[in-house]
Amino acid sequence: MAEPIKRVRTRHFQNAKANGIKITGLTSYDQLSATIFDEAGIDFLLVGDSAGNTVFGYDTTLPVTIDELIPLTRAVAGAVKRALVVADMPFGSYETGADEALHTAFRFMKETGAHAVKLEGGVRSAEQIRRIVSAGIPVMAHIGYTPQSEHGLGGHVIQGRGEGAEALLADAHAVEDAGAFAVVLEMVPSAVAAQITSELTIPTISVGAGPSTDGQLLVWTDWAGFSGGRIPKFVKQYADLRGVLGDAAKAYIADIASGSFPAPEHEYDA
Ligand SMILES: Nc1nc(=O)c2c([nH]1)NC[C@@H]1CN(c3ccc(C(=O)N[C@@H](CCC(=O)O)C(=O)O)cc3)CN21
Ligand SMILES: CC(C)C(=O)C(=O)O
Ligand SMILES: [Mg+2]
Repeated sequence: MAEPIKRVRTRHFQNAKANGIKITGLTSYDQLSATIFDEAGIDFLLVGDSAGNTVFGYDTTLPVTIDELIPLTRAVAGAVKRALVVADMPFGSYETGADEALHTAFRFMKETGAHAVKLEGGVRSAEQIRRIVSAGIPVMAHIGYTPQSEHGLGGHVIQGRGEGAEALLADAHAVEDAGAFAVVLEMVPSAVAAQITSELTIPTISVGAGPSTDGQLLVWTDWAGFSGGRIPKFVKQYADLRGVLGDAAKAYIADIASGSFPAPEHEYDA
């Protein structure tokens, strides 16, 4: 997206697609990382319910609550000057209907300063998206592999393969028709993502959906080599924060043991 934009708005997402300029996104859960990514020129920051994995140490995103995400989202929204901040609506906060979904969206908009909300599901979430959009709140949709339905989907399964492509296309059109300003495609074959991208007028954002979408998004702790354990195949690691911080901790421990920290320059005179 063009650098001179003062503050990224949903119309810039639309312009980027029209002009073939890629949209860039990362997750963020705190003000320090948000400031760094914003100053680097990232277009949007998602305060994902992936905080369940990355911040809180849960095995899945299912236990994450609105009350856990609100302070994280407030920290990110308060830190950025340019990036558009998207609040991820957690499992159990929108599925029962459009009223519940709008109520949750209001909480995020009023209590955090986020600029948009995100929720999972295509056809099944279309009424929720429509209602939130009708209240003036931009919605980022999320289809394909939807982590909040991990157990219903039977694990981390690629969506839209073979016969599944038709249902995925129906989901994509449903969220566009409902008024979403963009749609995340997670773990979808690249060719299907390319077809969806060409059929839709709203931008598509890939998380493991290949290079042909209008934008890309990754979980920042995976991307920076900060997450432990198994990293999804679709992630490219751009740094080795675990290595850097582990080495720093070992050096600190050794310096304290040897007496070389604190040194005179770290001390106060009487
Ligand atoms: N740290 C983190 N990164 C993510 O990308 C992420 C989250 N958390 N939490 C919410 C969802 C869950 N997602 C995930 C989680 C695991 C796989 C994974 O392990 N994929 C394997 C193949 C499937 C399997 O064998 O389980 C892979 O190698 O890509 C993929 C996406 C994506 N999101
Ligand atoms: C993986 C992205 C799309 C997400 O929903 C999250 O970080 O919670
Ligand atoms: Mg999420």
